[in-house]
Amino acid sequence: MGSEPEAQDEVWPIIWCYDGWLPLKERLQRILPPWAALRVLDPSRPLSEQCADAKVLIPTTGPVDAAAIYAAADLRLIAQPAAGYANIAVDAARQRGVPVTIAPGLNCHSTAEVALMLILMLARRADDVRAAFARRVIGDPVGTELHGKTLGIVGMGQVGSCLAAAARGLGMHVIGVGSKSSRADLEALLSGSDVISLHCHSTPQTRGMIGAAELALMRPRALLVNTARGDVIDDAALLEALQAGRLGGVGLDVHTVEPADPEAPLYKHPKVLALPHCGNTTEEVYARNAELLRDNIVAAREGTELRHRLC
Ligand SMILES: NC(=O)C1=CN([C@@H]2O[C@H](COP(=O)(O)OP(=O)(O)OC[C@H]3O[C@@H](n4cnc5c(N)ncnc54)[C@H](O)[C@@H]3O)[C@@H](O)[C@H]2O)C=CC1
Ligand SMILES: O=CC(=O)O
Repeated sequence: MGSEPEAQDEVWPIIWCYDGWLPLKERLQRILPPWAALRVLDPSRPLSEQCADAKVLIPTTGPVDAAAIYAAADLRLIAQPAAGYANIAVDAARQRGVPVTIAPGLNCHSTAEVALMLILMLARRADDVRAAFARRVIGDPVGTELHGKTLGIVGMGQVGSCLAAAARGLGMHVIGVGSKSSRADLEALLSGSDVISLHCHSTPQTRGMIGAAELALMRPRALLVNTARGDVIDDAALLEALQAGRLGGVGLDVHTVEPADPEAPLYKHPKVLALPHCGNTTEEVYARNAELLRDNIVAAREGTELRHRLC
């Protein structure tokens, strides 16, 4: 007859709630204690049907809804390895007394670098010049210099501030709005910027914030970049603006639905440069995030203090 396992040997099921960000999952796997059993959800079935035994949920960009939070009867932690957390039913977690941790600031440099990369690629027409190289054409197409141009940043938080510093280094004039700015401030930014970069969270106030009226305010050749969250832009209005010949270029790292459908008309538009939500995808960010996840999982088990606790 075997004896009951010691409490310290109890296995903790930990669910990776999305079938992306897998290199981060591998890094975490390598540094987790032996009692932590990490598994990736089956994306063909709802999370709530596969998390009944979970002690920890790791959302990344997968939806962690109230049904999943209530289905996991002994849930101890929701550990979000990201700054954004609009995909998590935080109110349900709060009601159930399940702590939620996030990862603010860990990826601000990497994400600002991707925003800058998109701005540079759009301004210098990266796709077109690469095609010109293949055709052995020199001196055409013609790009736009950023020096002296105005960059408007919507959301001057950690990512927005990093981008502002880099853009100032390139000689750009930077203006910004935040959560306390007025509608008039936003309108002045939209109409007064050559490049607009979005860096606010997805909230009820910011969802659909860039719609037809806001796009109409932008300069005809303005560049628009989004590395925040897809739903901050109204996709239908954006496609309509592009089809009407407005805007100089659009760079999207984040999408209303992820992974996005590359065949959708928005992504087929020649002025759209789309990336697969890679703002945070660097060795450095994944190393920092894996350590934060590990530390918080261990703290949840030991009942010690959690880092970057949201609720
Ligand atoms: N593409 C990627 O891989 C990444 C995306 N992100 C996204 O970037 C967002 C920002 O991240 P952080 O800078 O770390 O967050 P943060 O909290 O430091 O900054 C957010 C800023 O948005 C501002 N804000 C809030 N409501 C606003 C409104 N209505 N209008 C204008 N500004 C408003 C706030 O005042 C704050 O300064 C995250 O929510 C996440 O969605 C963050 C990291 C990686
Ligand atoms: O999308 C990434 C994040 O940190 O938010």
